[in-house]
Amino acid sequence: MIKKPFLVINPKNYFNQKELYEMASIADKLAEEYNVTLILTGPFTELYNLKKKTKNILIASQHVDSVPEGTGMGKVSPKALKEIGVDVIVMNHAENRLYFSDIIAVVKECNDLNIDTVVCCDSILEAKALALLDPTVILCEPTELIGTGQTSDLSYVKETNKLIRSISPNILVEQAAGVKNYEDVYKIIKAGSDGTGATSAFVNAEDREALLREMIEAMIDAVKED
Ligand SMILES: O=C[C@H](O)COP(=O)(O)O
Repeated sequence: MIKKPFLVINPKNYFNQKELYEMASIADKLAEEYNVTLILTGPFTELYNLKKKTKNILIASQHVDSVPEGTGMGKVSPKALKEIGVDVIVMNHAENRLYFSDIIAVVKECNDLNIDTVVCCDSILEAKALALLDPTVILCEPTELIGTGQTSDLSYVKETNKLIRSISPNILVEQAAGVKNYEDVYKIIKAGSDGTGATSAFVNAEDREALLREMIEAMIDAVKED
């Protein structure tokens, strides 16, 4: 179960298998050391083994399909992910969008299966619509900022946090895109967000463990000072 504050390490397909397992082992060690919620996303092919090789982090699928029982050649259902022990399902990322009708079906199925969901959104209007579905987390991530090293304005962060909570106070709000260091994580959590995460920063880091430590410490400091 996702507890706030949380940090998502989202390597997409940038890591090879060796790098992914090295990252998993670093995250597993630091989650225990700092007693924080770390979520590592992985491609479908690695999720089973990531679950087997870690014990202190949450393992998330980077996508899921809406699959009517039994059909759906080549697709991957929430039920299949639940069966292999996946903790969290991320969906509707800017690089792998779902139809809104599929998001409705999948979030409901995940809620019934008791599996956490992170649903990505690109706009204030989309955040509003998604909040009605009661996912575990809404990830506010303006598409044009992904991979730029530039984060959302704090006004956008605060507005989306407030809007989502006004519709459903139990939804956790993650803010990401362009997050790269201590300062970015600190200001996002300090602005009242429940979590954040990054891709490019981890892909490009010379020392991934040092970067993860820095981000965890920022998250802890931001919460501590509240
Ligand atoms: O969810 C992760 C993102 O798409 C963020 O990407 P980025 O950290 O490279 O901007």
